[in-house]
Amino acid sequence: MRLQTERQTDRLYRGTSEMEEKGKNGDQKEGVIDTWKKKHHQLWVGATRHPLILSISDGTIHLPAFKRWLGQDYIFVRALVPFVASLIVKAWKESDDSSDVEIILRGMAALSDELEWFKKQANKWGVHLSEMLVPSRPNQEYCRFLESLMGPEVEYTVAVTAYWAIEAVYQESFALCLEEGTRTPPELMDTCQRWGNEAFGKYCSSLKAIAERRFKKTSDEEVIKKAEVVFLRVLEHEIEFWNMSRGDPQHQ
Ligand SMILES: Cc1ncc(CN)c(N)n1
Repeated sequence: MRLQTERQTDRLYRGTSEMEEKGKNGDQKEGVIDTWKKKHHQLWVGATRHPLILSISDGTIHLPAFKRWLGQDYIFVRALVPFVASLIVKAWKESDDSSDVEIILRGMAALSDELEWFKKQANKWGVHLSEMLVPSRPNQEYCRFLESLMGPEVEYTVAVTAYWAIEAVYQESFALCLEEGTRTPPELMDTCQRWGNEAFGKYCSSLKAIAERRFKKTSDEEVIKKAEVVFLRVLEHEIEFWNMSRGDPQHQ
């Protein structure tokens, strides 16, 4: 059963071999993004090794925290859809490589599947995803931030960096829970597999490669600076989101 879930999720993100080849560039020599990850190491680790994720990986996660995360993340993923749609428009208008639209479109298709997955999980865990579910303050702020990136004044390079960061934080976080020697509860393996799987890792690499290609091409240093700020904002929002899921009272 688990194997089947893995294959289904893998298939969603798998592109053509040409796309994956391009994605590899995101992993090879150190680029701008790797420099940022080192420069802002503490924030990066804060977002990708958050206590909530560590509690999944060591099996001490509290069920209410998981359920809170599940309901709130459903709201967030719904808000991610129009952001990715706006990114497709930017790619179509501004990109120098026509395969960008297809790569981002695959992410969009996966979000559709993700929303269905959330509904099934909510059913399984007794979480109500009705209109009554109120977005927490950190979630509202994160969604507002996404909205601020949708306008035509935000450059494609900046917006694609944000998209990469949003997906990469989840990929690195949940991949940790799948590592050998972790004590991830079996009933949460499906969740960890959803974002921690290798195909999603490759997908994140192809987004990273797009961003790196854009950094190389731009002659406008301001755009790279703006992309770095957006990268940092994503990490801060992700940390706040995990804090809120954990139930920290000051983050509700
Ligand atoms: C908060 C958050 N960040 C990222 C993802 C990955 N799509 C997500 N589902 N939720």
